[in-house]
Amino acid sequence: MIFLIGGCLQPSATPLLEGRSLTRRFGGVTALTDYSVTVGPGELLGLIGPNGAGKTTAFNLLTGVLKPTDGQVLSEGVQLTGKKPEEYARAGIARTFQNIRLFPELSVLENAAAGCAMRRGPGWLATMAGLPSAARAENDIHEIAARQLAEVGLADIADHKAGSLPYGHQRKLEIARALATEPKVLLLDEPAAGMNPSETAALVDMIAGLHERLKISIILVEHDMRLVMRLCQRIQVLDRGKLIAEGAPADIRANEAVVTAYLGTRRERAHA
Ligand SMILES: Nc1ncnc2c1ncn2[C@@H]1O[C@H](COP(=O)(O)OP(=O)(O)OP(=O)(O)O)[C@@H](O)[C@H]1O
Repeated sequence: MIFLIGGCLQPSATPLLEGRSLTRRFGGVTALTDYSVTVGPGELLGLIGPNGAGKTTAFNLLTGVLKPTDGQVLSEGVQLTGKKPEEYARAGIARTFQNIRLFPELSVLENAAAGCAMRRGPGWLATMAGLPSAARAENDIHEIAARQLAEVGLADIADHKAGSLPYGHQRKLEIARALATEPKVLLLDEPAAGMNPSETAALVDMIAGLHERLKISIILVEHDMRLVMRLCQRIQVLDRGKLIAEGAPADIRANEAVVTAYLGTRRERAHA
């Protein structure tokens, strides 16, 4: 396999994140069937599909929020299957959620710092309780959190309450909190949901900038097709829990199975 780094083709490397033949059932519903994915260094991968296609389930499996019924998740060849989300975070896998999950009463900085604490783990938090190194450790956390707030353009409002922020800023704060875990792979679940066109355009620039500056790998679930086509080098398409296509944006646009999946959904909606 070949990975794209900074526009150049690089020889194969162990994937930073790999899902192998992932299947997840909920009672009688199979949300995802035999789904595989690899993400290499510096890749920006899009994951698209009609409503209910299994995208969020795939993210939940790849970040340890859900355990697979079958299949495996690995990071740089190391098994993560069955481990807790904190252990995925410590392995360098971070995510945002479709529904914003901030601490509304805490400040913007404290919310970002919470991401950093998650990566470093409970043992590290315990050392903060009274040991001489505690103040230095807390400074470290705040420094990392402040850096990530600057990355997403929220540095000026670090002391504001998260719950008081406009919606678009809350979405950016979610990204800053995920970045504060210092991830190798960042999974963004519908980051543009609920944004107006100008907020979405700014978000595209922000994600492209982060990807360029931080050199992290990103997997992006998004309904806004223009956003996905603009940002991603490779796109996977799910339909009814199955991977139906994978390739460059131009190939995906021309793919008959993809067109049918989306048209089918529209027709179903029209007749509903
Ligand atoms: N906890 C659950 N219990 C039962 N069924 C579930 C559960 N989570 C997901 N499903 C079902 O699995 C299928 C895939 O859902 P999923 O949320 O992964 O799709 P999606 O592609 O993210 O959809 P959307 O674009 O609408 O967010 C759907 O049929 C959904 O109803």
